[in-house]
Amino acid sequence: MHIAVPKEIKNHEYRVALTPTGVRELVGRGHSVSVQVGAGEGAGFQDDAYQSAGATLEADVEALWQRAELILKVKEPQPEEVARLTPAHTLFTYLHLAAERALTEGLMKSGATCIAYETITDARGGLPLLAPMSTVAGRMAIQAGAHGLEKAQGGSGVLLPGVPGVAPGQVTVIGGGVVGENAARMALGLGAEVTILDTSVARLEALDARYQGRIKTVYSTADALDHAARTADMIVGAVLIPGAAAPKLITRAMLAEMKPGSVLVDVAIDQGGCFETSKPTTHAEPTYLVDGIVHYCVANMPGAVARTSTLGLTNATLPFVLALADKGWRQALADDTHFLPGLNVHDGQITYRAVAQAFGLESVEPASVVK
Ligand SMILES: NC(=O)C1=CN([C@@H]2O[C@H](COP(=O)(O)OP(=O)(O)OC[C@H]3O[C@@H](n4cnc5c(N)ncnc54)[C@H](O)[C@@H]3O)[C@@H](O)[C@H]2O)C=CC1
Ligand SMILES: CC(=O)C(=O)O
Ligand SMILES: [Mg+2]
Repeated sequence: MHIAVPKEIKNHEYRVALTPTGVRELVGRGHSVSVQVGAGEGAGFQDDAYQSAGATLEADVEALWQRAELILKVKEPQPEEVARLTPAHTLFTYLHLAAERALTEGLMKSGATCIAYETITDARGGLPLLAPMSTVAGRMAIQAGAHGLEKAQGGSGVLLPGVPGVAPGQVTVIGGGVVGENAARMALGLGAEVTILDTSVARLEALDARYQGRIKTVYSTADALDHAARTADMIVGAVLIPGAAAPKLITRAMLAEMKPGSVLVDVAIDQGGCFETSKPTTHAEPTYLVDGIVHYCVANMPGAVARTSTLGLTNATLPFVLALADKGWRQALADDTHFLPGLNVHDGQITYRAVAQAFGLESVEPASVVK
């Protein structure tokens, strides 16, 4: 199979979808790989390393896409990339479609087969291709939020660990999954007082056992969210209903209850965000103020630490990439019940129910497509 790896073009996105190590694995199995010139530079992988691994370097981006059967990316295709997709293409990348109607419609129109990293599952009920980047984003959320608390950023001027004689800051994390636990760990490490809200009692039990009470766990209700708004210096939004648009848990009215200069870090922004006042931002301009509350809503947080993120992401994606290349998408998905829910769009149809529901559209079962 012929595989293409374009250079990412989203704002300040430095990750790449395949490392030279991955190229070597694919080429060793008889596949051919074209890598756009400079694609790996931001993650510390130079062109000559790809060439040594057996890839062909391609400077002409249109030709790169035209020749590809399988396209490996990191972020959802940007408009100029959507325009290059045809029914001959299989696209494997993060998509987060429930947050973006125009992108969803563009992919449907393209006729391409579009498989999302973030809806692939595993036998433990996890999302193995989302988890490594959720780990990164969760760990980054606290450093981003702590910066937002500084006065120059519009923040309240609270130092999370406090100092002797001055109480630490309060961090509330809504959603105690991968992002949430990693954010909580970092906040705890900095010396903040940390509370996690989740609607899963089993998840709260696991966190309580793991952190032995050092992180407070609270069942997530409207009352608990009101309390969080009134007391927290920083709230991290880390909820997920797989594939679906995030529920809006902190409303604009609740901002008035918050301490001026408090910070909202909406990691769930890639699924539309879980705060009513969230809108996607970029690493170039990561924060904005609404009613005196600092909002950080970067939808590709791991792109800023591209070296670590690329290595973590490609460790998780490579087995699936190899299956797609060796078997073709139909057989690869048919053979693996956890890979199958990755299929989001095929031949103009949505194949992931929560995405279709987000837009009031019809979906077809992915199993019916791979038969
Ligand atoms: N902005 C960025 O750069 C990145 C964003 N993300 C996003 O972060 C979000 C979280 O991802 P993960 O932690 O991997 O998901 P996860 O599935 O591991 O955890 C989500 C948690 O939210 C909980 N939850 C669901 N509804 C809730 C509610 N109403 N109140 C409280 N908790 C609720 C679930 O029980 C679960 O424990 C996703 O939208 C993901 O795409 C992930 C990586 C990078
Ligand atoms: C998960 C995601 O969207 C990212 O890593 O950018
Ligand atoms: Mg997006």
